[in-house]
Amino acid sequence: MMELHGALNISDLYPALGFLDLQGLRKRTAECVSKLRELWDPIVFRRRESARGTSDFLDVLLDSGFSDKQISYTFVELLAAVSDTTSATMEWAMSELIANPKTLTACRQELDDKFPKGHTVKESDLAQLPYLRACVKETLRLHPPAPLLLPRRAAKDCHVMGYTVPKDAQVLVNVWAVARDPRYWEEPLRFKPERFVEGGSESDVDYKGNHFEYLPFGSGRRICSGLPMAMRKVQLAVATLVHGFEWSLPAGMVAEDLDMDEKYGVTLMKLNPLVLIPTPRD
Ligand code: HEM
Repeated sequence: MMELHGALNISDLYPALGFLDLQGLRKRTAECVSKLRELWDPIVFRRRESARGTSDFLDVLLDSGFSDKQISYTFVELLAAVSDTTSATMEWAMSELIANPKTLTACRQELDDKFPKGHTVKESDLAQLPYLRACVKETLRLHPPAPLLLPRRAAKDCHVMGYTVPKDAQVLVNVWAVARDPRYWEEPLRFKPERFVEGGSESDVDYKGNHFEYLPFGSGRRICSGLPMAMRKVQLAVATLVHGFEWSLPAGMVAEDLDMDEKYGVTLMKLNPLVLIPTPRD
């Protein structure tokens, strides 16, 4: 479904042809959505029928009066928003750590200094891991999973930096390019988590939409509503992978062979998936 969302769509260039669905994108997306709905519609239906206390997100939606259809489409949205963004960030983070062995060592050292081997890293441990958090931040700078955010539409004619943006024009914000702009970043193409730790050149820059040179989650009213959960999930996963395992590349490969090529699409995925061999550390 994400590939269909990101496909080059002729109707974006010639909106008048949109109703023809020339590439069959709308039809194929509808097929994906109906397959997804087959998965969770019965669960929603059963939950509505059963007695329940408010305990999870579905209960909250049901108790708040949402219809089955509204709930189902909310889940489609959420699945699209959650899955590729978080998995792409984890894959890019591990790729950067493997490509930068000294950074991986420093990240692991921080974990080893705080926790014994065999310790299962918990969410509450993350506060003690500033370097690991900086590694995830730096990953999101170089590889923002939504490089053009979500499209905006100009509500009225406006003038920005000498350009006229006509009313109703679709506007894309290239946060990928901004986060690599040498006017705002020292050594912009280097994976350098140190920039984000205390005393680093960009230690005061955060991802909450206030620093326009760094907007991996967007900004303003439509900023990613899953931001706190996304950061916790990704940090926890990377911490667990780094603390629990030694990682090696498949036979014959060295860190320098690892490519950082990107694949065109709505989510910024690696062109060639990362393949690593884990060895448990204890
Ligand atoms: C590293 C992981 C993630 C990244 C980088 C990310 C990034 C983004 C970005 C850039 C947007 C568009 C914001 C804009 O255009 O200003 C967005 C929207 C959204 N995200 Fe995330 N996201 C991530 C994970 C998640 C998760 C885990 C959830 C849900 C739990 C989520 C839920 C949403 C929703 C619902 C929207 C639409 C918000 C709206 O239009 O009002 N995201 N996300």
